[in-house]
Amino acid sequence: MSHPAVDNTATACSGRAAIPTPHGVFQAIAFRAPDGVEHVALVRGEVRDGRPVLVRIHSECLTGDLFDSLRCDCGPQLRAALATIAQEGRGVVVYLRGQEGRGIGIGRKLQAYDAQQSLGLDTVDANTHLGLPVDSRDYGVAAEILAELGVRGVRLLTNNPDKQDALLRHRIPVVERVPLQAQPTQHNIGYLTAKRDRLGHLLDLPTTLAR
Ligand SMILES: Nc1nc2c(ncn2[C@@H]2O[C@H](COP(=O)(O)OP(=O)(O)OP(=O)(O)O)[C@@H](O)[C@H]2O)c(=O)[nH]1
Ligand SMILES: [Zn+2]
Repeated sequence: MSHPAVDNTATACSGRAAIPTPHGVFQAIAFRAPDGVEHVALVRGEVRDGRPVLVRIHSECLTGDLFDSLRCDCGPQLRAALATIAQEGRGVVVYLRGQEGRGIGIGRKLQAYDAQQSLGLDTVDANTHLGLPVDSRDYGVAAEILAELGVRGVRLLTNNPDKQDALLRHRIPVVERVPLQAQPTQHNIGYLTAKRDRLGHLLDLPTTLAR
């Protein structure tokens, strides 16, 4: 039996299905990138009509997204993005796999966590201590996925201005940044503070935490 030729030079759809979630039904669309990594877009409503679309570009965080680790804000951000898109009735979450630990992978991220705990380093210095880049993420594949979905303007759910700039560099018009702030807790306040002070994230944080 002959199989259709696979184009390994472009990011292309590799499967799709409707997925019921606590936030209603999303179309889950997998995209295989030229490097073989498969990413997933969760799509709600009509996003090809040219009107700006609410978009979350979410970097994989196994510990936060799946295990509900309290060290970071990834899990609550992902779930808040799905809830906001569901409320609006229209939007896209692009879930980028292979971006674990801002690009260093799960094993090294755990090494970085251990360095943070044992040496008192923040999230930036822990990566540097291990001889690793602070943030090696590239958003080209997210831009390709949005283009494939027919998204022509984006209202980006993020606190990270670099992410906004990166999409613009990849010719995806970001017409608005929509803040996506999780509840600060005793577990994540150190991480959130480092994101604000060292990485330039636009976060409004309390000086003391409510008990
Ligand atoms: N290396 C490292 N990566 C981390 C750490 N905590 C979370 N991450 C990773 O950081 C990535 C998410 O990036 P963040 O900086 O939290 O947020 P962002 O995506 O840049 O910005 P937002 O759009 O506002 O969420 C995920 O891939 C996480 O696995 C850490 O302490 N060290
Ligand atoms: Zn996380």
